[in-house]
Amino acid sequence: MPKWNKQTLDEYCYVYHVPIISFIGSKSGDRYQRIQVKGSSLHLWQHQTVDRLLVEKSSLNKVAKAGVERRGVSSNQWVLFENDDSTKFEPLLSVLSDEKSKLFAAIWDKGQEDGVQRVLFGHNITDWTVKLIFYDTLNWALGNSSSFSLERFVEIDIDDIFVGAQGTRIVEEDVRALLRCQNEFRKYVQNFTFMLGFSGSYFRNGDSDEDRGDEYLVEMASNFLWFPHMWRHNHAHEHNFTYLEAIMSQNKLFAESMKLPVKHGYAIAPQHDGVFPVHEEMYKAWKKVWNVSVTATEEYPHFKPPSERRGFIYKNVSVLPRQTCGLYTHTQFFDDYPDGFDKVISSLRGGDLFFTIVTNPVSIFMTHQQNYAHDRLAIYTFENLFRFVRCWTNLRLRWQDPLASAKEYFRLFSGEKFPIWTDPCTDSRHRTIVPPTFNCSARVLPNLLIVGPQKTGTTALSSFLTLHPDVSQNSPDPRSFEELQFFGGSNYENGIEWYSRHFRHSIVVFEKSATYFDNPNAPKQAAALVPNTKVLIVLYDPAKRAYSWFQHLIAHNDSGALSAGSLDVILDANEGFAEEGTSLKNVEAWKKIARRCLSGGRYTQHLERWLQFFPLSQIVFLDGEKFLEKPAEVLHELVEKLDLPAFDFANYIKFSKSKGFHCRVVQNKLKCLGKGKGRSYAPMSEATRMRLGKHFSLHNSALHKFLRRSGEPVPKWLKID
Ligand SMILES: Nc1ncnc2c1ncn2[C@@H]1O[C@H](COP(=O)(O)OS(=O)(=O)O)[C@@H](OP(=O)(O)O)[C@H]1O
Repeated sequence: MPKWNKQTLDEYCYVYHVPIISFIGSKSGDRYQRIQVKGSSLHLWQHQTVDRLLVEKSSLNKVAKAGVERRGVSSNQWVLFENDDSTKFEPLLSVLSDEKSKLFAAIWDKGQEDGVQRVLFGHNITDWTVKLIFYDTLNWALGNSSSFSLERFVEIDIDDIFVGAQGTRIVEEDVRALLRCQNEFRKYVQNFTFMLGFSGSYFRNGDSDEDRGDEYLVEMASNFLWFPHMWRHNHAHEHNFTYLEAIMSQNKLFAESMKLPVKHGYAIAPQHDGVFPVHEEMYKAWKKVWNVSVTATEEYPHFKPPSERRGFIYKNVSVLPRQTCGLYTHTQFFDDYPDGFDKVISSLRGGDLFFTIVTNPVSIFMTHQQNYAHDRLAIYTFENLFRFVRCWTNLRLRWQDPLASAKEYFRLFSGEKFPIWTDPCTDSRHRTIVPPTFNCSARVLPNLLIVGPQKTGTTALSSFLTLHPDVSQNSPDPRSFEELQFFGGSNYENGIEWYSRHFRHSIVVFEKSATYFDNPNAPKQAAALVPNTKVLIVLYDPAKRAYSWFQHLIAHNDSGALSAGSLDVILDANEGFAEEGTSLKNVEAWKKIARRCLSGGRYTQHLERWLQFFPLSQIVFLDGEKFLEKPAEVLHELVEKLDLPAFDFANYIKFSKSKGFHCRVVQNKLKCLGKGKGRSYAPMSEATRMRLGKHFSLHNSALHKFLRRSGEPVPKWLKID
C-alpha cells in the first residue's frame, strides 16, 4: 500500500477506533526471510512451512476452541510472526514445531505502539483454522463479541419418509439404527429429534422388508416428530386452493389414523414448490388444514449460493432458510457421494458443512429416507460433523422446535421479515415452479424507473415521454394517486404478478413513482426484481420543491399545513422555535410536514442508498429546472441516453399561456396536466428562499461535488459561483 494511503488509513483507524484486519503474504522475490514490520517491534518470517497449529487462549477466540492441536497442515507459503513482547501482542494461532522459538500464524496487535489495533494473519482463509479465527476476529471487529452467542440450533429433516422406489427404501433394521443414532446424536446436540416428513399415499410402497420398515417406523412414531408434505408428493404450484386443501386433508387423515405426532405447525412443500416463488393458494391451504406457521426452503432468494439463503415471513408463515448437506435421494452408498467421498469429508472437516453450522444460528438440514438406508450415509455424515464441531469449537449445539427457531431467527434478523421479490423468470429453478397463471414469456417488467423525488415535474416528464412510440408507461393505480408505489410501499405485498400486470411490451417500459427516491427500502427491493433497470432521478432546486410540497398540502386541505399558514411557521417548529403557546399536537404535525418538505431534497443522502444497489452507469440524472423551461430539448437528450430513436417532441409539446406550463398537443389542441400539477400560488418570498437555501447548502454542495466527480453535467440552479 502506498505510504500516503497507509498513513491516512492509520489515522482514520486511530481517530475512529477502527481495528484493522490484515492478511500478509510472502513476497516472491524477497531475499530476506526475517523482516521487521515497519513502525513496529514485531518481526515476520516469510515462506514458512507449517505442519502443526495450536489455537491459543485469547479473549478474541470465541468459537475457536483453545488448546487443540491440529496436525498434518502440511502447507507452505505461510508468513509467521515472532512476538518478543507479550504485553503488546497476543497470539491467536501458534505454530508447533521442534524449533525453540515460537512463531504465530495469527496475532493480535493490541495497539500499544500506535493506538491502532490490528489482527494479522499469515495465511488466507483457504485454511479452515485461519477461517475460524477470522470469523471470531470479524465478530470482535464488528463489536459483536459480547452479544455473540455460542448456541447453534440444528434440525435434521428427513423428507419423503415413505417416498422411494423399491430397493432404495429403509427396512426395519434401518429404523432401529435411526433410533440408536438419534440417541447418539443427543450426546452432541441437546434434545436432538429427527423431523420426519410424510406423504401418506406412499406408505407401504416397497417390497415386503421395506413395508415392514414403514410399519415399524409408524410403531415407533412417537419417538420422532412428524411434519406433512402433500398426500402424493404433489407440486403445489400446479394446483389451486380447493385441490390443495383436499390433498392436504387426505394426508391429515392418514396422520390421524396412524397416530403420527404432528406438532409445531411445521410443513415442507415437496420440492419447495409454492414456498418461493410464493403460491398464495398453498399458504392459504396450509393455514386452513394444518395451521402451518413455519416452513423452510432452499430457494430464497436463490438456491445458489447456499451461504446467502435467507428467511422471510409471508401470510403469517415464517420461512426459514434450509441447508443442503450433500446428500440426495440417490446417495445411498459411500461410492455414490456426489463429487466423491473426499468432497464430503472435506466439507464436514472444516469445509462448507462445518461452516454452515458455525455461521448460522439456526441450521435446518434436508435429508431423505434413502440416506438412512443401505450405507446410512446421513448417519455417518452428521455424526462426523457433530464430532468435528465438538472437537474444534466452543459451540453448543441444540435442537428446538421450528417455531422457537423461527422466533429466534427473526429476532436476530428482524430486517428480513418482508420477502424481497426476485424475478422468477431469470432463475432457471424458479421458472419451473411459478404458478401457471404467471407466464414468463408474456410477463413484462420495467427497464426504467422514474423515482422522483416528489414535486420535481415527474408527472409532466412521464406524460411527455410516452409521446415517443417506443415508450410505454405503467397503467395507473387509482388507489395511490395513479402511481403504483410498489417498491417500499404497501402494494409490494401484492407481489410481482400484480406488479407486472401493469406493464405492456415496448422498447422502454417505465414506471414512475416519485415516492421511491427517498424511500429507504425502494432501492434494495427494486434491485432484487429489476436489477438491470435504469433509474431516473430528477434534479430540481430542493428549495422550490419544498415550497411546492407545502402548497400541495394546502391544496389538499391538510389540517397541519392550514393551521401553520406558512412554510416559515413549519420551518420554525422544525428548528425548535415554534411560537410560545403552540400546542404540542401542532408542533408534532408541523415537524412531520417539515420532514416531508425537506427530506427528498437532500439528494446525496438518498442517492447514496441507490448507489449501494445500482451502478452509476444505470442512474440517469435529469435537470428538472431545464425540463420545466425546455422540455423538448431535455427529452431529446434523454431519448439519446436511453438508446431510443430520435423523436420530434417539439412538435407535440407547446407552452400554454393560460396554464403557465408546457402541455401536450393532442389533435391540434393543448392538453395540459390536471389542476393538481402546475398549481398557481403566491411565489415564495425571498426570505424563505434564503432560509431554505441555507438549509440545503451543504447537501447541494455535496451533490455538486458528486456530479463533477462523476462527470455528470451540473444543473444551472446548482452551480456554485
Ligand atoms: N409541464 C408541466 N405541467 C405541470 N407541472 C409541471 C410541468 N413541468 C414541471 N411541472 C412541475 O411539476 C410539479 C409537480 O411535480 P410532480 O409531478 O413530480 O409531483 S408529484 O410528486 O407526482 O405529485 C409542479 O409543481 P407545482 O407547480 O407546485 O404544482 C410543477 O412545478
